[in-house]
Amino acid sequence: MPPSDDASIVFDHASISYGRSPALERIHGTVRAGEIVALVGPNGAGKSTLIKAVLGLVAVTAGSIRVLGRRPAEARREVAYVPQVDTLDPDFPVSVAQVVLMGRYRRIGWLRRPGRADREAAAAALAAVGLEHRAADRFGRLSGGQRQRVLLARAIAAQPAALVLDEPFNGVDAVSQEALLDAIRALAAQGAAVVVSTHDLGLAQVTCDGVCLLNRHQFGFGPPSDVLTPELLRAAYGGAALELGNHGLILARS
Ligand SMILES: Nc1ncnc2c1ncn2[C@@H]1O[C@H](COP(=O)(O)OP(=O)(O)OP(=O)(O)O)[C@@H](O)[C@H]1O
Repeated sequence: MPPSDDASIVFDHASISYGRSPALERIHGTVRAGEIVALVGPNGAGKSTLIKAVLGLVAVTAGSIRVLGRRPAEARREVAYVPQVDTLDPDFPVSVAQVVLMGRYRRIGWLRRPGRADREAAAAALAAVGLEHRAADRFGRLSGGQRQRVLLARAIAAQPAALVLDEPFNGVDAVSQEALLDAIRALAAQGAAVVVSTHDLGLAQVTCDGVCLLNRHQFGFGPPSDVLTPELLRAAYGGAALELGNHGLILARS
């Protein structure tokens, strides 16, 4: 039975290919409004590919993905995207406040000047990631973790119905990781559906409502306790790549 379409992001046996080579097969599950779902799997598993498909940047070749009840490309304006921080040029000569304000342009259009409401939304978003005191600084002067927080603030400023993040915790210090998590949780609490790819299984287990475990195809999609089991992890990662950590957390070395 296909999952219900009134949920925010619905994968219905979705498959994606690059040319003739299949990258992902039969992804099936739902990310409801207010939920945070982690995409986990080893390198090359297809996490970025699935994120691109949610954003409408790669085509679904079989099955479907529905975002906010529409096809991904049609929902694109209401979905905020946080890229990996190292995809941006840190020398780009803009202030932190200007980067966050860019999040408003989808709403106001690139030709109109941002108004007071836009500046207030941007300031609130920057405060949500704990960097309001850095508004006037040049973006490139911040640490990698702080830049990642600014990119999340840019996404939050757009007041999106759904948020998609690609490996936001990579190389991020503990303070920035906590700030990112707090802000992501706050956005979900306001009703956004959140999809986040991560290599950190412990984080997925502790902070996410659901996990999609993949490696070319789906090994599990559901509550972390159902999906992050030694059996399913061994199947997805291969037995040698896993060890059980302290406090029952499961750590991946990929
Ligand atoms: N544009 C492309 N054209 C052809 N193949 C691609 C393209 N992008 C990705 N692939 C292939 O699709 C598969 C999944 O890649 P993807 O980047 O989605 O994995 P990932 O889980 O995000 O990996 P990582 O954790 O290393 O970032 C890989 O085999 C990759 O080589």
